[in-house]
Amino acid sequence: MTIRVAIAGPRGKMGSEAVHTVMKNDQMELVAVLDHREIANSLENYTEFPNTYHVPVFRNLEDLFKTSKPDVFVDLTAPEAVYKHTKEALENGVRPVIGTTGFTDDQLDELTELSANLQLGAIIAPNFAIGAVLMMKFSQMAAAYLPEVEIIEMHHDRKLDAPSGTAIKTAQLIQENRRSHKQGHPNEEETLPGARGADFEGLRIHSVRLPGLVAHQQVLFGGEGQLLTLRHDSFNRSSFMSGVKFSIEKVMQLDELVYGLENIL
Ligand SMILES: NC(=O)C1=CN([C@@H]2O[C@H](COP(=O)(O)OP(=O)(O)OC[C@H]3O[C@@H](n4cnc5c(N)ncnc54)[C@H](OP(=O)(O)O)[C@@H]3O)[C@@H](O)[C@H]2O)C=CC1
Ligand SMILES: O=C(O)C1=N[C@H](C(=O)O)C[C@H](O)C1
Repeated sequence: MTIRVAIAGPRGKMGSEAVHTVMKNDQMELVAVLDHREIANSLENYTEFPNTYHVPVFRNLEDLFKTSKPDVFVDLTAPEAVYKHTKEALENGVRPVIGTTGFTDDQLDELTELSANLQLGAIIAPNFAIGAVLMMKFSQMAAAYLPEVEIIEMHHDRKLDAPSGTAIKTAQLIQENRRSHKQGHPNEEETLPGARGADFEGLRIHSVRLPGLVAHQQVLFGGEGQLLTLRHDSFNRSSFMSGVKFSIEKVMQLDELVYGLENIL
């Protein structure tokens, strides 16, 4: 069976890779894209996609769903848009595969409930790279033995959300094996606000934003006379594409929302 796929954010760094990934796949058909700017009515007229086939471009998601009838909706846009897009996809009977980060806990809870009520599969993956998923799982394991942890995530300077979705998911997984407690000296003081990073149940998350970076994370576990460092680097966006392909296939078999690829790999 061919999976009919729609992609939101086709001009973006991730969206453009995803367009090529779907177009190259014999088991998938790119039936539409969503853009919020008026560029062209067909993807083949975008400068990013010369010599491709006709794919209609929509600026309204309801119209896209009604006209193109995709099975799966892939979102690679921006934190401010993604919750509404995901909800609309589910309400229109289309299975979301979401790479965009920046959901609040309440939004995740609401979408999980909606997906369960509709018995319609959905995947929200803070990171599609298998190496990053392994780093998160290994961090969860290590936290049972080394509960003093800090996360340093490093990204390109065009990133809108901080901390990254991956850092938040890593902290959530670590918390399944770590008692909440304040780390560092009990009397420590920040002489410059923010010096100790974001506080997640006493675990600190530091966000670095610099040109030249893509997506990198270190998880540091301190122990008596020792330090364990788990590190993952994405050097380009193709590192995420096998996870995108896997998710598009997998979501067709799901009847609930899955948050994080570690639950289905
Ligand atoms: N899960 C994962 O493995 C990964 C997730 N990401 C996440 O994916 C998202 C996109 O990242 P990236 O590709 O680097 O970002 P880019 O800024 O390169 O791309 C985002 C694209 O979405 C477009 N866009 C913004 N808002 C809308 C909207 N409402 N409707 C349609 N299109 C819209 C933007 O257009 P314009 O620029 O004209 O505003 C842009 O073309 C981010 O949230 C990022 O964190 C990134 C890498 C891996
Ligand atoms: O914005 C990015 O680039 C990335 N976003 C995701 C995140 O917030 O974790 C995944 C990856 O780190 C790249």
